[in-house]
Order: sequence, then C-alpha cells, then structure tokens
Amino acid sequence: MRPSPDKTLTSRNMNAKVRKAEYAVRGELAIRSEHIKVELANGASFPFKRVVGCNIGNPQALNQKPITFFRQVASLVEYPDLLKDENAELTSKLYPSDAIARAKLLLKHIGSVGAYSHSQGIPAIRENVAKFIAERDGYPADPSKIFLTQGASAGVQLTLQMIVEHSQVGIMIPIPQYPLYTATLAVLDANPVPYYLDESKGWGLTTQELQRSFDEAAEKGIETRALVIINPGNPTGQCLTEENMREIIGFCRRNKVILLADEVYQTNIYQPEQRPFHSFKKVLKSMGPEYEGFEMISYHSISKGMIGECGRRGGYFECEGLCPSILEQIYKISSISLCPNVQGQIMIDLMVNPPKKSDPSFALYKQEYDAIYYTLIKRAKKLEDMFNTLEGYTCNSADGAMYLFPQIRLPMKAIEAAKEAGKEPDQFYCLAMLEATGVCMVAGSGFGQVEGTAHFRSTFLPQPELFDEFCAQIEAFHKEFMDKYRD
Ligand SMILES: Cc1ncc(COP(=O)(O)O)c(CN[C@@H]2CONC2=O)c1O
Repeated sequence: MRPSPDKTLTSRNMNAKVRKAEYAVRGELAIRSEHIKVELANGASFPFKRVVGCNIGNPQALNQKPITFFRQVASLVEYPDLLKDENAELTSKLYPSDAIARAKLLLKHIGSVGAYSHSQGIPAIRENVAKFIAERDGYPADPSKIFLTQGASAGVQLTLQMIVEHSQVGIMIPIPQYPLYTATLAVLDANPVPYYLDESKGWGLTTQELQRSFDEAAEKGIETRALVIINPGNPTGQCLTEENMREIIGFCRRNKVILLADEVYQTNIYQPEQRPFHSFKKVLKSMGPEYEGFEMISYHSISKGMIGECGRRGGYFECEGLCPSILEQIYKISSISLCPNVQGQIMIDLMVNPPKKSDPSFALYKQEYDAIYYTLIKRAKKLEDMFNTLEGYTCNSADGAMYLFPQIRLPMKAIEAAKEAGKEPDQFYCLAMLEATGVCMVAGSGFGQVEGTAHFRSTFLPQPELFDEFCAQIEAFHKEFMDKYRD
C-alpha cells in the first residue's frame, strides 16, 4: 500500500498482523482509566475520589508490600559497596546476615547486575530453578532445558514463534483465555483453535471438547501443533485435577500436539486441600516410560503468587521432550535479545530459593508471605459472595489465580443501548461502571466467551482497607444501571 505523502509509516501500511493484534487487559477501558487519573489530578470532578485498577493482576500497584528479604537482597546487589568490609558495621545494622550472604553469593555468580548475563539466564540461577522443580515434583529437572525470560510473556512469545512455521498452523487456546495468546498468534499470523471451558462445571475442561476443537480445525485444513493450558486459569480461576491432567496429556500424545503449560499462578491456590496445584511436569513423569519424549513447555513468573514483582520482568520456561536442535534454536533466538534483565533473574532465584526455616529472615518471610496469601483468599471470597448477590450475576469461585469472571445478564434495553454505542454489552457495562465508580474492569469479550453471554474480569487485589468501599461502589452502580435499563 503506498505511504501517505508526508509519512513513510502509517496505520494503513504498517504490518497488518501487528494492527490486528488486540490485548484487552490494557485496551479501551484501561486507556480511559488512565485519562481519568490525569483529569482527577488536574482537579476535574468525578463521582469518585480515585481510579481502582482491577483490570490487571498488578498487586504492588494496589499497595501490596514487596517481600522484605527479596528487596534487601536486590538493593545490596544493586549497590555492592554496601558489601565492602569498610561498610560492614553500617550494613549489618541495616541488613540481616542471610540477605548479605545471599547478595554476596549472587554477585559471585553474576559479577555485576549491569553486565549482560548468559543468554539462557545465569547458570547458577537455572540450577536453583531446576532444584526447585525437582523438589516440587519429585522428578529431576535439567538446567540446560530451562530458559530465564523477561517475564513469562517473553517465553510464551518466543516459543510460539518457534512453533508457528506457516499461516496454516493452529494453536489450541482456552475460551475464555488470557489475551497474550490471541495477540501473539495474531502477530505470528497463526490460527487460534478455540476450545471452550464449561462455566456450568466450574470452567471444567473435557477431552471431548479438546478433540472436537482439534477435529474442527483439521477439517478447515489447519495443522494444530500445540495446546495452551492455563492452570490455574486466567480469567476463570479454575484449578485442574490430576485425573483431568492425565487425560489432557493423553489427548496431546494421541494428536501429536505439544503441551504449553502456563503455570504462572501455581502458588495462587486458595483451596489447597480440595484443589491442590499439580504441575504438568509431575503428572507427565508419573505416567511412566510410554510417555518418554512427550513434548511440553511449562512457564512460570515472578509477577504472580505472593511476590507480585511484575515490573521487574522475570520468568522462566522449562522444556521437556524437545529435540536438541530445537533447544539450540531457542538458545539462538534468546541470544538475539542478549539476555533477560539481571534483576529479574535475581528475583527468580529468590522466588525458587526463599529463606529456609533455619535462616534469620525466615520468620519475617513466612509472616509476610502468609499475610498476603490469606488476605487474597479473604478478598476473593468477599468479592465472589458480593457478586452473587447482584441481580443478574452468577460468579464461579476462584480456586486460584487473581481473578473472578462473573457472568452478567443485562436487560435488553442495555443491550440495545450498547449496540447503539457500537460496543459489546459487557464493554458498555464496564465503561459505565468506570465512569460511575472509577473501577476499571476488563470486559469478557476481551477474553472470549460463549456467543450471547456477557462477563467481565475483576481482580480481587484492591487493598483490604478500601475493599468494602470498592464493593459498595459496584453494588450501588449495578443497582442504578439495572434500574436505568430495566425492561
Ligand atoms: C496466564 C498468564 N500467563 C502469563 C502472564 C505474563 O506474566 P509476566 O508478567 O511474567 O510476563 C500473565 C500475566 N497476567 C496479566 C497481567 O496482569 N493481569 C493479567 O491478566 C498471565 O496471567
């Protein structure tokens, strides 16, 4: 397409695949919420005092306190002079001995946080990740098959790039799904192959639905090569049973599909007795030698859990059953970006190797970790219960992750008004909520949903001291909205 007279690059002649990509978590609602923040700061009046960002799982943006030990180590490696003998007396007053020891050990492996590291990630940290995986699962892990990344997002994008050979390749994704996947597939010009989670069964997943989705794609000439499983689910919060996981692995093997196991919420587990987290690595290895060579990639991140160090951009993926030549290609692609940022890698090390019971910092670490964990459980339940009292709402509980995804049944008048405004009904509802309360959600249409249904996703992260106000604002808004559009 010819560029316009004064610009070489325009939205018309840019890469059409990039133009097609959408990421609702930071889409229209998030953009409007940012504008409102500026207007509020400039003295504009709104029927609320503050914007509450429930659109993104970003705990520290909502005043969640970072884990003290992690920040102590991070600050020491950032300014190594604090570790010099001449500063020992001052530093020992400010920092516990195990934080000082950890910082020194890390610097022994790293040299400087300002230096490029190994492109696959610092070997000593990858060894700690492998130890963590082995202890978690009871099966060995190989550091040479672990890649540290700029958040799990970068790992997902890199590995999908490896798999998508041409525009007939299909990648199976859950509906509802986290839009990192559809956005990345759009840029790669690949085919999202949707399989539906069953809301009436707690967002359950059946192999019958997987096979239906796979076969339907095949009939269209799509060559499905991978299956994305998000466990615990985002936006839906469900946690898979071991039996279901074995069935899923069986489906992948029968259909020669690589399993992409997104497990970034593996410690956000709120019913550990009834629905504990099982890694796909553990379940796979428990299925015995006939599954030798099964191809799988598992992802983890420092952005979630009780850590919430989203801005540092740290994550990893573990490769299972991939050809050595593919691992070499993954390394080559990783090396083009030189290395993941070193402070993010350090946070991965701290995530997989936190203070132990015998360490001076363990008591504080456990106290902080548990405090965050139990308040997440409490807020999840409170918000779920509130949603289920609202007219037209039904909301499944969150077994895990950081979100609730209520279905909303809106009056026909509201649906017609949404159509008039050129919006999906749930987007229209969320925009109205934002303008009335300052609470920013993400419409279900941004995650995919059964045709004719409407949902939105809310985090349960607003700080405990504001949570009652937050809930009351939504209740009041919803009543007013339903009265306004009552059929
Ligand atoms: C399922 C899932 N996978 C990967 C990521 C990426 O994490 P990194 O920060 O490690 O790249 C996220 C982030 N969750 C987004 C961000 O906040 N809210 C969300 O839905 C996620 O929810």
